[in-house]
Amino acid sequence: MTATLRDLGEFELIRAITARFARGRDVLVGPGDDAAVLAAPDARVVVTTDLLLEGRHFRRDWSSGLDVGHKAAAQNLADVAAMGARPTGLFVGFAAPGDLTVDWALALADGLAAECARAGATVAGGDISSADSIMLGVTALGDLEGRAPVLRSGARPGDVVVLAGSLGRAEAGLALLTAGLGQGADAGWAGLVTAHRRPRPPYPLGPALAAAGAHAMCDVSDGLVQDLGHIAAASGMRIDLDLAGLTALAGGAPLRSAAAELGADPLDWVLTGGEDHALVACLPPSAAIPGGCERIGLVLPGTGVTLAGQPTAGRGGWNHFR
Ligand SMILES: Nc1ncnc2c1ncn2[C@@H]1O[C@H](COP(=O)(O)OP(=O)(O)OP(=O)(O)O)[C@@H](O)[C@H]1O
Ligand SMILES: Cc1ncc(C[n+]2csc(CCOP(=O)(O)O)c2C)c(N)n1
Ligand SMILES: [Mg+2]
Ligand SMILES: [Mg+2]
Ligand SMILES: [Mg+2]
Repeated sequence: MTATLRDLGEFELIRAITARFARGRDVLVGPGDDAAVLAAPDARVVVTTDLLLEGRHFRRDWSSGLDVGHKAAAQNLADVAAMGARPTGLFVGFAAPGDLTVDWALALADGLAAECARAGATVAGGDISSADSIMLGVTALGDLEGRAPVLRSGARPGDVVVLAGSLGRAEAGLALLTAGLGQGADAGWAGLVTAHRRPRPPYPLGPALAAAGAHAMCDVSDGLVQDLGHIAAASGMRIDLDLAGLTALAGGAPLRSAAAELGADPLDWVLTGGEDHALVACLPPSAAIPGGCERIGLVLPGTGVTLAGQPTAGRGGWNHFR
């Protein structure tokens, strides 16, 4: 076959790769969700893994070792929370060039430790190698504490889509850095740059949304429309986003002024920006919406993600090969 990864795209590649793996008898939830659930010993443990690469996910001239540690932990701990689990432990594979300063490597460890502490977890192991650029492979575990895992496939018609955490801010910060306007930015824009460097997922709201009866949930790593598209596809549903609510999210002063400066649309950042690691969940209409969450849409029969009933085609999200 002469097709390339770019031809296939990230998500078709995942589908093709995982189709080759047998579903082990101990695997209750396998590839396809934010984290896996294994039956042994007691179906309480969720496991997830993500890579963080220099040049692809962060740049050393834009982020400190401390920032990268926070981000590497947050990216994984958010997937644990998105299953409705409480994060417990992190395992960190770390490869770096030999001329990296010890200070940078130890700041990275401090960032990992600090972000784990935010989530109530710790680093429990890892591995080290050398490489031409910095690479992190982080695995996180979590405890479902007796709750059922909240999958991407459980959304039902009439469910209310709720958001916990921020959207579009990390993307705006990245755009500011890319335009050379990120370093030494004033208070509002500095917050956006910090969102790119150190996303702050609302970890406790993962278990809270599970306890509230969430039918489906994921974190937003690649963009709201794309990630809700995974829930819509896995559930066989359509998700309709509320234009007024999302426009209000895009209307915050820092997002608006950064977008005006860069000639960007802040609503685009909210709909397609990745890496804030907010949680989005589909709750039955009778459920009490936990504090800190806001309603942003509705689950309906059909397919795909719409905005006020209109198609979102063209508003994609991050895809590693596109
Ligand atoms: N190389 C792979 N082998 C096996 N399973 C994979 C592979 N890559 C991804 N998966 C699985 O595919 C599913 C989707 O992965 P994806 O990385 O898109 O989700 P995510 O980690 O929630 O998002 P992100 O990586 O953008 O933060 C997960 O269940 C993951 O375990
Ligand atoms: C230097 C630099 N350039 C671009 C980006 C943007 N970016 C990279 S990966 C990703 C999606 C989530 O990754 P994954 O799917 O691997 O979890 C996004 C939005 C960045 N963070 N740093
Ligand atoms: Mg995820
Ligand atoms: Mg992943
Ligand atoms: Mg991704």
